[in-house]
Order: sequence, then structure tokens, then C-alpha cells
Amino acid sequence: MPQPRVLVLRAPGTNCDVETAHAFELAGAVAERVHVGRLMENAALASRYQILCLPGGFSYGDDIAAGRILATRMRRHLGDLMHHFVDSGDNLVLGICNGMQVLMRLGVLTSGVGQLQTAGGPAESADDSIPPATLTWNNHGRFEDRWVNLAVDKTPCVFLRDIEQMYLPMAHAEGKFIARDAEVLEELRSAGRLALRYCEPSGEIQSETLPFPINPNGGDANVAGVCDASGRVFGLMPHPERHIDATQHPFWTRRKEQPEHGEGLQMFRNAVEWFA
Ligand SMILES: NC(=O)CC[C@H](N)C(=O)O
Repeated sequence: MPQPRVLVLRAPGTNCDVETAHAFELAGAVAERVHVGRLMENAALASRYQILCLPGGFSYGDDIAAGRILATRMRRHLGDLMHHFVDSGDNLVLGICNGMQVLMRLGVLTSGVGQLQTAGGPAESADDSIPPATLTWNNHGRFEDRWVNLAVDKTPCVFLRDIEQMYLPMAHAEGKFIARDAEVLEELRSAGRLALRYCEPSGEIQSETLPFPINPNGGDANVAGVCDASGRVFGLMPHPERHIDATQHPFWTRRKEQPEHGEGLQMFRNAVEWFA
């Protein structure tokens, strides 16, 4: 099987790059951690890689808003790099937690939604000043760190192929997904782009916003992860790289039988297998 090469992008304040690179390597990829400064010196480095991963952490100290500064730097200085990964059709992009925050600020997870079709003219954004969706502060206004149950919707998302449910840790302050309006939410939902949602341990989602702590942030439609229309670009707030080994499960010592791996590993394997 061809081994895809993964660019794990680091910035000041990133703190999940080592374990994210490890998860990709366990899944069979070759992963390298590359600082954003190195890419800004030489954006052509991107052509060596097939997967771009933005890992979790506190890039630039979460100043202004989580992910904002890194997204701005990428938009201003790394447009070609994003084009290489997002638009070429041959590559994958994964944003985990702070990485999803960056992808949301870049607009790549909600691209193509919230457009108005003007008679005879090109599509226009319904309201250019307000993005179709964003991530904001958790309902209780604090950083929250806990394990959550997640259900996968019918979705084109490459990373979630053959996964129905996962149990993963989440750890964020600004992870509440909100859509601009009901139409945007419905557009994303009907395209299978609200790929991953907080659910009850049974896998059920009985209300549009499940109570805390099942939905740990109060986000619309219990959304935990969103993909683009192609399913190749995916962002999620929980941390799959923190559950790749069975012993990372909080109750692993009380389980009679240990699964071979943690529940997050399949996501990385799906990415690697996509290149087979
Ligand atoms: N674990 C993370 O990536 C944290 C994301 C971000 N710093 C927040 O608190 O919202």
C-alpha cells in the first residue's frame, strides 16, 4: 500500500502535534511535524505531502479568538498551500480541535453554503459580514475536558468511513458550533456535512441540543465535526489521537476484554487507506 506523507502543522502554542503524528504513523503513514514559519519561508514544501493535519492546542495563545491568528497567517501567506490540499481533489485535510477552529475561520468547512442565487447572475453570499457558521465559547463559559460519545451521520467524510460511534475525549473552551440560521444548518445537514455529533451512550440523539454534559458545549444540532462537500476536508473538536490505544480508555482496567486499539485509530487508518 502506498504510504501517504502527512504534514502536521505546528505553530507557537500547538501542543498535540507529537501524538497526532504518532497516530498517523501507527496507521501506516509517514508523518512530519513542520513549523508554520518553515512553510512561510518555502511554501513549495507542501508538494511533498498528501495529507495536511492541523493538530490541537492553543496556537498563538488563543489570542483574539481560538485559531484566528493562525488562520489569518495561513490566508495571507499560505494560500497556495491551502489550494494544494483543499482544491486539488487528491489530498486530505484534517483539523483536530484547535485545528478545526482554524479550518472554520478559514471557511473551508462551510464552503458553498449560505449562498443566494441571484437571477441570471453568480451566487452571492447571503450576508458577507457573517460567516455561515462559527465556533464560539462553550455555554458555561469555561474550558471543558471530558470523554464524550459521538455518532457518525450518513456522510461523505473520508475519515469516518465504516465508523458508527466513537468514545473520545474533548478538551476545549471555544467549541460550540453555531450556524448563522436554520437554512445553513439544513443545507449542511442534508449534504451529510454535519458528519459527527455528540450523542447518548446508546448512540441516540433525542433532541436538537442534548443537555450538558452529553453535548459539552451547547452547540447547534449537537455538532462535533463538519466536513466539506467532497468529504476530503474534515474538522472535529474531540481528540481521536488521544484514544488510539485501548489503555487510554478511562475504564480500561475494569473491562473484561481489551479491544486491540482505541476508538480513534480507525479515523487515521481510513485516511491512509484512501490512498490505497
Ligand atoms: N485542545 C485544543 O485544541 C484546545 C482548543 C482551544 N485552545 C480551545 O480551548 O478552545
